[in-house]
Amino acid sequence: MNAVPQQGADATPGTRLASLRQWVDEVAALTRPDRVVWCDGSDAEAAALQEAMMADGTLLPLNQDTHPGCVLHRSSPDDVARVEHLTFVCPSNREDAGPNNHWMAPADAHAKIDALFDGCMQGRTMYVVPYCMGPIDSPLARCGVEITDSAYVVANMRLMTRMGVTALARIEREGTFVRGLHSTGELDPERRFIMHFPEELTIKSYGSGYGGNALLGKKCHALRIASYQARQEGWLAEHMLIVGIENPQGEVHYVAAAFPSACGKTNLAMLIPPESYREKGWKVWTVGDDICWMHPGEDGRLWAINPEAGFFGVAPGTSGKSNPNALACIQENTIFTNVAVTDDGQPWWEGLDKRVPAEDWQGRPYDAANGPAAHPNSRFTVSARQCPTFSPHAEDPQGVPISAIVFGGRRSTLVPLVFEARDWAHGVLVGAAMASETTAAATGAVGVMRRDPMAMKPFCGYSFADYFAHWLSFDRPGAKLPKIFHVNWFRKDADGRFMWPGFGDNLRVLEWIIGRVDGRAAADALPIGHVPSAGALDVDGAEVAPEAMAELLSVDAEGWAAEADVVEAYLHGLGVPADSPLRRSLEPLRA
Ligand SMILES: Nc1nc2c(ncn2[C@@H]2O[C@H](COP(=O)(O)OP(=O)(O)OP(=O)(O)O)[C@@H](O)[C@H]2O)c(=O)[nH]1
Ligand SMILES: O=C([O-])CC(=O)C(=O)O
Ligand SMILES: [Mn+2]
Repeated sequence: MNAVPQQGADATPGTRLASLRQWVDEVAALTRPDRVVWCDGSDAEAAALQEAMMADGTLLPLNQDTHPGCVLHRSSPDDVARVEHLTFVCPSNREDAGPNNHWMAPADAHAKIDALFDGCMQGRTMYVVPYCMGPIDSPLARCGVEITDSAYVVANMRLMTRMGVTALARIEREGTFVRGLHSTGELDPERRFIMHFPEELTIKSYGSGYGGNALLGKKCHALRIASYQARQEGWLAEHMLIVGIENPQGEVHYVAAAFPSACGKTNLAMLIPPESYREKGWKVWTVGDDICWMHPGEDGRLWAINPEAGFFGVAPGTSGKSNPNALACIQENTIFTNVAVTDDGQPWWEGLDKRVPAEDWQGRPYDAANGPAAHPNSRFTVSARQCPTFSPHAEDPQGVPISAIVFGGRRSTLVPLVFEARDWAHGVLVGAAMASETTAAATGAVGVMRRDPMAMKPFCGYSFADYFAHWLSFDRPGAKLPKIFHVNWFRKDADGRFMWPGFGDNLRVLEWIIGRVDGRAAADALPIGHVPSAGALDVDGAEVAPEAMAELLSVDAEGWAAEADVVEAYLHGLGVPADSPLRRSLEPLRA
């Protein structure tokens, strides 16, 4: 390893912060690793770790001529996605977790999971990983320390966060940090839990090596714990991409958008404008593709940072046509997880190109009878700095000002391509009423409609009723809040085909959205909100027939009245009071 290498479990002077040292000692006493390694985040450390993982088969080589620095990891076949039924949020009071979370009393939860941690690192190395979520010099950033026995997790954390000595220095300065304890355990689905203790700023995760379960800086810290902190401190931690849209006049508007897992955040964050837009001078700048922390600034606007430093993106469907930027990012220094491999050792997945892979994601000779070659939730991990459209402002300590918030989901019927909320409270309702057909990002059936408020159903660290009230509280004197919109790229025709071309063409919708922000774009006021007037959306050159376009923007009043009843019942079930502005915002749909 690096300069201060492996130390005995009984001698861990890795920090001068007593509270951190003491916690590391306690964890070591519980888990009994052979060695404790304090990660410094250096290139030398990463190289040594990678070499060790190559030697023990945790990582497999890929074609270094076509993909320099890229590696492949094959997970255990039943450890390929987040496990929401095993994920718990454990504040002292059950009501604080809300009906949207699985809850366990904190003492019971600790007892249950500590029993699994007891001695679990014998024969293993325990890595101590200090990390910072957000630009290292940003007042909006927050730090954590993940203790893990997985070198694969360390390698991923290094790409996804600011990890190592600089983060440790900030933690020592601030004295506070989120504690995350992780062990892959036996990778036994029967012995697997992801537990959150928001009041203690603590996460414990056992039995999974998969991204959202094991890279604790991501969903566990940056969403579940951070959303809880954000409510206390007056900001928002959201499952949103952040993208800068530069118009031909050179003005950049930043848009934050929440779509559920595997519903297009990475794609929108890295959008490449259609040819005609590029010629006119439109540009798109990527700030973040999954998580957004927004704080009200002194000027009343919401300022956002991307707490992550990398992308943990869905591989299938990523191609030179759908997302050339993502494809460009992942040509080098990328960790691929559960993708297939071609006969010359290149990573491959469904939707990439017409080649036929040699081996599937489990390393078996490819046979179509075994299902997709790449796992549908196979992923790439890569530093954001490799993105050709990475925004020059992505690491600004104060963040970027948000002009519009966009909600969306996979809705094959009813929901039009785009509409604008009437006001902030209505916009919060639009987010609260979000629903989507499920994807492979979580275990369970795919294609089932489920309510997923603000794409936070699996990630909100407290009760949804309190969360919506927190959102509503931003509408106060002096606030210059973004306008709120809803989009649906996934409407299908009678033959089950997507009606909207999507991907790069989504810029046409963003242009209208920004036009609304600037007071330039035309809209018709309908009970669901403001819908683009005929001709207000520029579809010149898009592959969409005029009849399809009319259908995409049509509003089925009866269908929406029925939707209003479903949403009303859903909000009631979450404990949203009958006199809440949210429930009042539903009324126009019934008129
Ligand atoms: N039809 C259609 N499919 C899209 C569009 N944008 C993305 N997709 C597909 O949706 C899937 C997931 O897209 P991503 O951008 O990776 O989703 P994500 O929201 O970043 O997912 P997470 O990382 O799980 O949070 C891929 O198969 C994409 O090809 C679109 O505009 N239209
Ligand atoms: O959390 C994960 O593992 C991947 C992800 O971005 C999501 O599912 O939204
Ligand atoms: Mn996500």
